[in-house]
Amino acid sequence: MRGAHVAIRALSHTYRRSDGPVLRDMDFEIHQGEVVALLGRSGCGKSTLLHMMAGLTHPSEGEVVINGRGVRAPSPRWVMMFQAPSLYPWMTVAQNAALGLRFSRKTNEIATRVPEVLDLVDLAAFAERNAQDLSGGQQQRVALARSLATRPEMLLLDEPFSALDAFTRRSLQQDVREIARRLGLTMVLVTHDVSEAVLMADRVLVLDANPGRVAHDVTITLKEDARRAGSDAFQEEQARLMQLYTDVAHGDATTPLG
Ligand SMILES: Nc1ncnc2c1ncn2[C@@H]1O[C@H](COP(=O)(O)OP(=O)(O)OP(=O)(O)O)[C@@H](O)[C@H]1O
Repeated sequence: MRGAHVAIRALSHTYRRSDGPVLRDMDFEIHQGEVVALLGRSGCGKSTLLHMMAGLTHPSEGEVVINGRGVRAPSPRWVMMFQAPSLYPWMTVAQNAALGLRFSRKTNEIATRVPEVLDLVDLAAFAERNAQDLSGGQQQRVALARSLATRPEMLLLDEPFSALDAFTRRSLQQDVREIARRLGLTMVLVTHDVSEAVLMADRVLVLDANPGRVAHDVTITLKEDARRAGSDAFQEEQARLMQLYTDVAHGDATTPLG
């Protein structure tokens, strides 16, 4: 198992130019190999929290601890994926997938790792194509391959599927969950899509806003085949989560847990 363990300790954050705290008194853990969705309405602080896990933003109070050490800076061991795949359009798929290895000065590993990750994301046949000739979904697969090539312990996803059509989005959601599980990666996903959270996550943290706090910590107990089929169990889990999410969004949440 190579997934990261994450502990959020007494974390609060106030931006210099904001009136009050964006996040307050957050305390929770993410276990090795767990897939956790941060679900909340726009502006509740999901991206801020994710950026802190990535070491891109520092909390004004408290800390993010990964594998027992406080996070001070970005690392190839925990990588972020965004809505835009940000590829170099004139480079081939294989060259784009190799960029993370180049930046971390592991060029001697490109020849073995790039074919390995392109295979994982189902793009082996596209290795020599230019990135600009691919569809949006395929470009996100290249970005995923680039992230996986450095063998991270954790993937941090900031709504990476929201620009894709429904069919492409669904197949990427399923594939990314499967890949993360196969590799034993910890994964944290920011979303405001309840069905995405149910489909992908083992656990969903429903966030309250103003300030952002964990209002509900929900375990998704669906078996893998039920996640795929849009089964009755999936619909029930989705309805249960939607109710909690709606209550929180309308300010009817019970005592916050965070
Ligand atoms: N650099 C900044 N300076 C000041 N305020 C900021 C900054 N970045 C974000 N904010 C504010 O912090 C709050 C939380 O923003 P954040 O992007 O984390 O929310 P979010 O839940 O990810 O939203 P969305 O779903 O719309 O992406 C918002 O009110 C936003 O305006």
